[in-house]
This record gives sequence, structure tokens and C-alpha cells, in this order.
Amino acid sequence: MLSNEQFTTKLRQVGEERYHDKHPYHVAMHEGKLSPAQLQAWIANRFYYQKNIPIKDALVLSKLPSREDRREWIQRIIDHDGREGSEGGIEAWIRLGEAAGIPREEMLDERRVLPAVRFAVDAYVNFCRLEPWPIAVASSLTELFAPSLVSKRIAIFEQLYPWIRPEGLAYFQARLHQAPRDADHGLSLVLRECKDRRDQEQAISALRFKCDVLWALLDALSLAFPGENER
Ligand SMILES: O=C(O)c1cc(C(=O)O)c2c(n1)C(=O)C(=O)c1cc(C(=O)O)[nH]c1-2
Repeated sequence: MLSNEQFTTKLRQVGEERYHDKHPYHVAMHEGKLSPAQLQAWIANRFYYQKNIPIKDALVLSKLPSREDRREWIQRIIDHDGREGSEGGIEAWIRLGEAAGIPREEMLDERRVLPAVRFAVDAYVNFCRLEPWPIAVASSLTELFAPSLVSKRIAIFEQLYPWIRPEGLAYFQARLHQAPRDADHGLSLVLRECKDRRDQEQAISALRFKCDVLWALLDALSLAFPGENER
């Protein structure tokens, strides 16, 4: 069995190899090379991911056996769905869309969602529905890699895509403190629950699978919205 330190290193290596920041579409985003249509397509398609996150978190929540763990996990659903007076991440993402010129109805009615994006996101939800909860939690650990990417993204949007109104970036600002908290909790559950090498390998595979979900989303966008020299 791997020590906690070795296991954590292996999980982090998955992100170094295949997190979505390495995908050409994402690289182009961070180089300021996406056209408005390409960036709008990313925002509208990522919305399908965002709206499904609390559904998958409710599936995980329903399987957590202890009250203490449920108490912590439930915060993820509240962060996304919001509450009276604090609207939450889904609303913030809709406002990101509006700040980038996408009317609210066009986000809500899913007209811009590509078939392969739908299949990839649905696969993530179904994975969490069907797998044992520690493995589902392991698949959420891409959040270990998200904060540094999201903090770069805020600066990039401000500098390279000034046509997006700055109030649209509130979603990303909120994630800067939510994601590290979620990742710490998720990692502590995975370290606690993986009791032999087999469990550990399953957790690592779950994280690879999740990276593939995020990768597939960007593959779909690349095909539907190729860059200038790829057409
Ligand atoms: O913008 C990003 O790059 C990014 C990545 C990820 C991720 O790594 O899955 C999440 C988010 N954002 C995010 O906003 C979010 O709420 C979230 C929840 C989860 C999850 O799997 O539970 N990942 C992510």
C-alpha cells in the first residue's frame, strides 16, 4: 500500500499529465487567441458542466454514511445552487455568460450545448451515481488543480478579453476560496477511505477518468469551433 504522501503524489501526477489546462483549446484561451465566438461557446458549454455539479454532489451526499461528512459535503450544493439572498455559482455562471454577450435564455435552454459535451458531463454524473462513494469523491479531485488555473484565468480574462464585462468574473473569484476547501476535504476522505493498494489504484483511475471528461469537453469545442488556421 502507498503511504499517504506517495498516494497524494500519484494523484497530483495525474493532474500534471492530463488536466484540461494542457488542452490546445485551453492553451489558446490563455494565450488570448480565442475569438469571441469560441469563448462564448466555451462558457455556454461549460454551463452544462456547472449545472450538473450539484446534481452529482447530491448523488455523492446520498451515499455518505456519516453525518459529519454530509455536513461538509452539503456546502458544495449550497455553493452552486445558492440560497435566498446569495445566489450561488450557477447564477454567477449565467451572469458570466451575460457579461460575455450570451442571453440568459440561450444558456438555460441548452441550445448551444454540443452533443459530446452532454455525453461527457452525463458520464461524470453517472460515474458518481454508480461508483462507491470514495471513488466518486476521488473523481472530484481535479479540484486540487483548479485554483491555480482559475486565478490565472481571472487575470487573463481581464487583460486579454476586455470585451467580457468584469462583473462576470465573480464566479471565478468565489471558486478561489471554495475549491481549495473542497479539494482538502475530498482528499482527506480519499486518504481515509482507500484502505489498500487496490482502492488507491481505483481512486487514481477515477481521477484519470475525470480528467478525460474535462478533456472531452474541450475536444468537442475544438471540433465545432476550430481556430483560424484549423478551418
Ligand atoms: O474552471 C475550471 O477549470 C474548473 C475545473 C473544475 C474541475 O477541475 O473539475 C471544477 C470547476 N472549475 C468548478 O468551477 C467547479 O465548481 C467544480 C466542481 C468540480 C467537481 O468535480 O466537483 N470540479 C469543478
